[in-house]
Amino acid sequence: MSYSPQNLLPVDDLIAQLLSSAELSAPENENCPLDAALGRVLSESIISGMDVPPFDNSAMDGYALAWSTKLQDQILTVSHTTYAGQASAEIMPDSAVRILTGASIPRGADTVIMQENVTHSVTDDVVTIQINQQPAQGENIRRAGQDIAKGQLVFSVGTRLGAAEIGLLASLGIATVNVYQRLKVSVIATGDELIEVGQPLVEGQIYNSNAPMLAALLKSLNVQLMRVEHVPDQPERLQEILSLAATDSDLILTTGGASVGDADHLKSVLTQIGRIENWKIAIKPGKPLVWGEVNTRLRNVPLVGLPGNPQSVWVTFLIVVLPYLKALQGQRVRLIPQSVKVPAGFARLKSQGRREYLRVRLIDGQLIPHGMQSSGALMSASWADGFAVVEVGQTFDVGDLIEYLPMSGVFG
Ligand SMILES: Nc1nc2c(c(=O)[nH]1)N[C@H]1C(S)=C(S)[C@@H](COP(=O)(O)OP(=O)(O)OC[C@H]3O[C@@H](n4cnc5c(N)ncnc54)[C@H](O)[C@@H]3O)O[C@H]1N2
Ligand code: MOO
Repeated sequence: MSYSPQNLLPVDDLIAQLLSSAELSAPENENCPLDAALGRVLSESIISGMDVPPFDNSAMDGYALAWSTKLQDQILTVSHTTYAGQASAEIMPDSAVRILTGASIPRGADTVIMQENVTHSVTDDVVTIQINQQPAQGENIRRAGQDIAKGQLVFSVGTRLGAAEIGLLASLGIATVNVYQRLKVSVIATGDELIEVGQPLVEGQIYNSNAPMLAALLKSLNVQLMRVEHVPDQPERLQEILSLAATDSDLILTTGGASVGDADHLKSVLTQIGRIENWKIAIKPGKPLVWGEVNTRLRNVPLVGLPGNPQSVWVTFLIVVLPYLKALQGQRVRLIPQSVKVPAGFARLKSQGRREYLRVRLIDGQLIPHGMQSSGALMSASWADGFAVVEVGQTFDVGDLIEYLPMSGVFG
């Protein structure tokens, strides 16, 4: 285990430890109808039982014909029309078949010429076309299996189902899939100063924004929220709610009370009813990030204690908790988002001892940071389109390439 300055655990080490601990947990399976499968994680691999498309078909509205080298200027009789949804007929010698997009290619035809490239005439009820342009053999035909071939591995175990995956499963005719059961998560916000929305504030109080934000993040991940609660800074109350949460949750997230203040009780409570794995991470914002577990007679339930500052919650959830949570849900692919190098629109001349996740926007090819980067200020979370990741000890000037983590990749 490597430690950065001030004995802080590097972010990547923490994520690696969390991911390997998640590998030990085995979520249960269930069968799920396709229309309820969005956001779920496959517990089976999907091997295609058919070709997609299932038959050769036309990519254009036009005419199907048997290709030859000298089609230009030829006149062909149009024998009949084949529509999408119909079985294919056979093509007659020296003739063409009127064909619509998606219709099955007639037997004997190997090319579709689009209707814009022919001159169409009708004389005495006989339809003919004159070919204005020599087609390439095979053009405008979508081959059976060109998207998915029968027997192909389409998705491996641990794939999260987004809209594209649902579409692909539907194109295979799959009505139900085996997925992992939804992860049960409890969210506990701590702090005497917290008031729930809708209530009046008195001096010294603030609204509890962390819990609704975490609940929203978790809902977007298809998690089963067991409770979203707020407890005052009283160790007995914290102990009570954590012990209760451990009876029915697969993961407990807390916010606040993670640091070293007199009212920060999370660590002392955890040492009594569970254990602490680590709580000093080289991440800015979010240094006092507690990873531990709550033990009951029957089970040990992992807990991640996020710092109280709302921006620290945003960053630590997205960077640390999200890959871990996805892994606990059974996801095995694309857990860590990819960053790209982009020119900085600002300078960092003094290095620091924690990896920093600045909230930035990519504007005219340069990364511009939000003007308020305090861990207590949340506006930059909504404003930013990504993070600039500044490594421990890194300095740079305007125009230097630095790491950019687009928000789309983080949520991906
Ligand atoms: N002497 C030291 N003080 C602090 C250190 C340190 O190393 N030594 N670390 C600082 C850092 S960095 C952070 S981050 C904070 C985190 O502390 P806690 O996790 O104990 O968080 P709290 O003190 O409970 O709250 C911090 C801040 O956030 C507000 N808050 C809390 N919960 C919510 C909520 N649900 N919704 C909105 N806002 C919330 C709270 O009122 C505080 O302003 O510690 C530093 N101190
Ligand atoms: O690490 Mo804390 O989140 O900067 O204020």
